[in-house]
Amino acid sequence: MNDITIGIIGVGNVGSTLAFNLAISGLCNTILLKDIREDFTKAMALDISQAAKASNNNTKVKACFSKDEFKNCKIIIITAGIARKPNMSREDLLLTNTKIVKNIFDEVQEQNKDAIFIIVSNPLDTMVYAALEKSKLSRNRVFGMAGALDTSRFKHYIEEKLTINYKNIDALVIGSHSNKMVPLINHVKIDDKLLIDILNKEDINYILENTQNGGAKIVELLKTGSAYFAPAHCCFLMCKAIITDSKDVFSCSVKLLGEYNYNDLPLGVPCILGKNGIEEVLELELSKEELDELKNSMSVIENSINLLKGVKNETNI
Ligand SMILES: NC(=O)c1ccc[n+]([C@@H]2O[C@H](COP(=O)([O-])OP(=O)(O)OC[C@H]3O[C@@H](n4cnc5c(N)ncnc54)[C@H](O)[C@@H]3O)[C@@H](O)[C@H]2O)c1
Ligand SMILES: O=C(O)C[C@H](O)C(=O)O
Repeated sequence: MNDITIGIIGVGNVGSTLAFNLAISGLCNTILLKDIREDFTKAMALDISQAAKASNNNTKVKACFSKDEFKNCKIIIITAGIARKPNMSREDLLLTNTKIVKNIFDEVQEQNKDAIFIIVSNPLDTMVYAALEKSKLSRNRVFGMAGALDTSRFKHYIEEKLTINYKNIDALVIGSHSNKMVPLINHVKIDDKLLIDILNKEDINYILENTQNGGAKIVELLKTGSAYFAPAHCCFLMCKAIITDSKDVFSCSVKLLGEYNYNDLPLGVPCILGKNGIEEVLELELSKEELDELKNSMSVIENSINLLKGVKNETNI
């Protein structure tokens, strides 16, 4: 097993499910858990550690409550903060989660000088912006998980409408992690066939609407919080790509530096993940219509960042 430590901050639904995924995979030998709920976190550490032991896996899971314990992580996943409930938008979490995410960097950055940070807390793209601003780290080491999840939902709703036998769905969602995300419908391939040549307009609209509202649908049904199995598994797959230096492509929220004609703003776009975190940001060839959709999607992030800047001037968040 690799001598690798992964840290998870926020051991709620997503964080604990991610820890479980990691512990039973044997991908790393230590998992450090950090949360403000001490007994709960200790319970998670014991339970998940014992799950690893059930399959004779040596992964150690530790609950950490001091700066000195939470150290030397290769990857830190931040899932701390509040989750939305029915009739809330992700933007409603902005101020509370910005404070939490920024404070976390004060608490852990010094003891984790080489860590790659994967942000999960919502509103995702703005939390990536806040984390980059606070940490001053380069974009390859601070980025967000959302596009991988949105893509998995896109594939789920595509599959619902397929009546043919197939081996592979090739699909991607880019843009902001909001109901204005951009599922690249015209690029979707079912094996070697274009999806738009297989389905009718009504089915295509069903897929797009349900993908864009995939998170809200689960929030409405759950009533107590938001989705966590698919989000946690997507985080696990991104950690795996980094640890194994796989160079696999994931849609990640990353600060753009000229790509897609944006500068210094985060947006969900395809990225190659490897041992250095984001190894490369990929530029897709998009139609004028798709670029317009991307602009509309980016407007959600711009509005959110502007709101944050306004509040920052007043309150120093
Ligand atoms: N990016 C995505 O695709 C995606 C997917 C799912 C959830 N999320 C977001 O992830 C976040 C977590 O979701 P969840 O379902 O796990 O919520 P949750 O309420 O189950 O867990 C959040 C945890 O954060 C902890 N926490 C709060 N403040 C903290 C602090 N200062 N330091 C450490 N821990 C702290 C809480 O005690 C709690 O255990 C939410 O903001 C949610 O919206 C994002
Ligand atoms: O929908 C949410 O609030 C959580 C997450 O962003 C999701 O898409 O599941």
